[in-house]
Amino acid sequence: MLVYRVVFFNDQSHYLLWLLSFLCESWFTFTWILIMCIKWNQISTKTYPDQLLKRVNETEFPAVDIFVTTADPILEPCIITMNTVLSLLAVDYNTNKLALYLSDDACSPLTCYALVETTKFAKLWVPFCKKYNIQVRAPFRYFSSKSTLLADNSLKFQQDWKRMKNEYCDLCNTIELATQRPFKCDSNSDFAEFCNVHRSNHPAIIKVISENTELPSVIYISREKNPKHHHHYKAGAMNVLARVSGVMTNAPLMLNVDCDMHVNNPQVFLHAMCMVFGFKNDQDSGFIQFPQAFYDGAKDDPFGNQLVNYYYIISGVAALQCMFYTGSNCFHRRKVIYGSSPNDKIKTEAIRNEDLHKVFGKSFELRESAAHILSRSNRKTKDPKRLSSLIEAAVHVAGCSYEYGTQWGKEVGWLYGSAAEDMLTGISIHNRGWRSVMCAPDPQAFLGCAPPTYPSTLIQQKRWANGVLKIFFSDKNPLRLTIMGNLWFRQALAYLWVCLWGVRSIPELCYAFLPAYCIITGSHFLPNINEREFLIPLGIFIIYNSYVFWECKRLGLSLRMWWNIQRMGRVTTMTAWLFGFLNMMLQLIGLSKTVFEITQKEHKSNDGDGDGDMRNESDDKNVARFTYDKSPVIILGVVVLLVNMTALVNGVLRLLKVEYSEIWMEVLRLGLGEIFCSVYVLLCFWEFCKGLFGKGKYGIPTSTIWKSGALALLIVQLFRRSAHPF
Ligand SMILES: O=c1ccn([C@@H]2O[C@H](COP(=O)(O)OP(=O)(O)O[C@H]3O[C@H](CO)[C@@H](O)[C@H](O)[C@H]3O)[C@@H](O)[C@H]2O)c(=O)[nH]1
Ligand SMILES: [Mn+2]
Repeated sequence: MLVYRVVFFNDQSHYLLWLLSFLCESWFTFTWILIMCIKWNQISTKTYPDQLLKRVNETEFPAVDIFVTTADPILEPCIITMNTVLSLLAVDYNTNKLALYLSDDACSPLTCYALVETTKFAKLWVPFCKKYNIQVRAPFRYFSSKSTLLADNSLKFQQDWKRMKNEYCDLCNTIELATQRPFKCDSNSDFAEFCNVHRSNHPAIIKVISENTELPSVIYISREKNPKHHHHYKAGAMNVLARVSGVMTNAPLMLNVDCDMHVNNPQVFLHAMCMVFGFKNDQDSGFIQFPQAFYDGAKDDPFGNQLVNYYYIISGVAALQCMFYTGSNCFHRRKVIYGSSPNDKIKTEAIRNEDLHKVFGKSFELRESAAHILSRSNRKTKDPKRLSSLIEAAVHVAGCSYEYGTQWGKEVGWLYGSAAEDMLTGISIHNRGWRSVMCAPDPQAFLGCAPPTYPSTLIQQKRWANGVLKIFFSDKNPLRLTIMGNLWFRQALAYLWVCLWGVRSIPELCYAFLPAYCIITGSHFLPNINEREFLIPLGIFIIYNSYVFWECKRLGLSLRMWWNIQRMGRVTTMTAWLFGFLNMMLQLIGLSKTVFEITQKEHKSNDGDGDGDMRNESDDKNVARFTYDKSPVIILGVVVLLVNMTALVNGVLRLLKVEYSEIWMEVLRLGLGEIFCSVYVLLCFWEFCKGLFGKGKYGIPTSTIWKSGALALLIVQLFRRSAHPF
């Protein structure tokens, strides 16, 4: 296609049109090359926990600190977070080696209270799961499928099951009730710390909810917040978790999950250990990432947010040994997060105190524990202290000014500056020479909540496009890192592909306008059907689509899903990614700041009669329907749609004017390729088309329609003018 553009450049009357097509297609080619580089070799690693247990004594397994983050009790319903906590407490692993830290950025007494109640329930739930070897240990998932009761028909099991179910319902009710009541402030209660605090202005609150029991320790953390100090969203929360756990339990491994990502495979820790013990060198498994997968997503992925189609990309990235860190479901080595490099000499002597001071900050306890992690020399650990005696030290490191003059967020911990803190942190780890692995056991290790509505998908995609582009413009630019640092060239290309998501919106947008422009002005940007060159775009279209379809087929996806993924690929790029891109431009000139808008999570309450899997068809349809809010993100999408509609109407009117025998000639004059492209765009944006006429939340808000209409009119006029300038 590019050669065709160059060869026929001189024959064109519309140089600019030709040039624009050429530029767009060059960008698509570039993206395609990047994708090919990623997908060229693919790898999937299989782990065998049984084999591991034969070879390695369980006493050698390292301790793991588990981090769960939550930030908004409304967007992230408490019960979802609590289910995540329960599923984590119940994993198959020595409980003495586990500690669970819940970070609550909303500083909500409700979350803290729910955690206390959940821990009580866990004392029943965890033994139940282990006794009957329950597979899904998040109660809301477990009780929502009917088959579970039949799993074991012994009387004892049936009794236990009923009891457990009742207890769980009680827990749900308790939490639900507490949600409805405003928090009563009582200076004598267990939650006195929460009296009169504001979520963005309060001291650190750290509570040890449970320790030294048959359960893993459970710790609640709400870091100090102060409007004068930037809190760096999730990255900031993760760093506090890293420090507080460093002071308290200091496990060499840490697992981090989002509040909605419950454990779906209770053996996940053992699978992770296969990766820890399966390599001779720690360097090869700097971190261990489990894929992000979702439960209960709408059928056939109508919003294109279930990420199933990234499978081949992920397998390719895994083969490049730089499996991306995707923010959740990841086991990190503490020493890696602490900024070390694989070939740092193992320091036998004590690391110099001043050095640690500059890196990790003032806390004596933290420096001591960090030295322990980084040196691995002083084997003998002091007797573990009671966690509750360490609260003072923990509160110190959870303070909002603690990080000043340290390396936190710069070289140590989760890095600041991008809304995609995961990618940023990941690339810096790879740049230090660590490699990472993907582990995808069957059944899936973790399952989360895909954005349940279209607007929440937009928010998420906008953040991603913006966050990764930020990396491109930072000192962690992949090309820079491959020249100056340790990133391999192909790893850099893989990161480059992600970083440039947002940029793609511009050529895609141009390309979506091109057919409309051509139809309206009677020009052409594609060869006509009676020219031999027509085979080039036709061939590309057919080969590309069949290839993607074949990929989907291999993953067992339906035809419908293939189409949805294709369609939403275009729509997301031209709407959410465009805004991510534009926002980045504003950030570059200093008019906007990095923000992390939280994705909404939905709890489908089906705790009633366990018939959650019996959703009827009309419900399914409504779940898949597009809803709209006033956000301006979709304006340009609507404009693309309207302009192409105008063009098509224009074309049809012209066809109606000519004689029947001349119709084919007229079609050729309009250009079959252009008509086809325009129809294709229309099909991609078909949901928007429905939205124009939809009612209530299913309709695009009138103000958005007006704005888009005006813009579309302007564009059509511009098109006309440019064709007949005088
Ligand atoms: O100020 C904040 C904002 C978010 N979070 C937590 O961060 C997690 C992820 O947020 P979510 O809104 O679910 O974002 P997603 O788009 O679903 O998340 C993906 O993308 C993010 C980067 O953009 C990563 O951080 C996530 O791990 C990854 O799952 C949640 O547990 C939040 O509670 C905080 O703790 N503090
Ligand atoms: Mn999420």
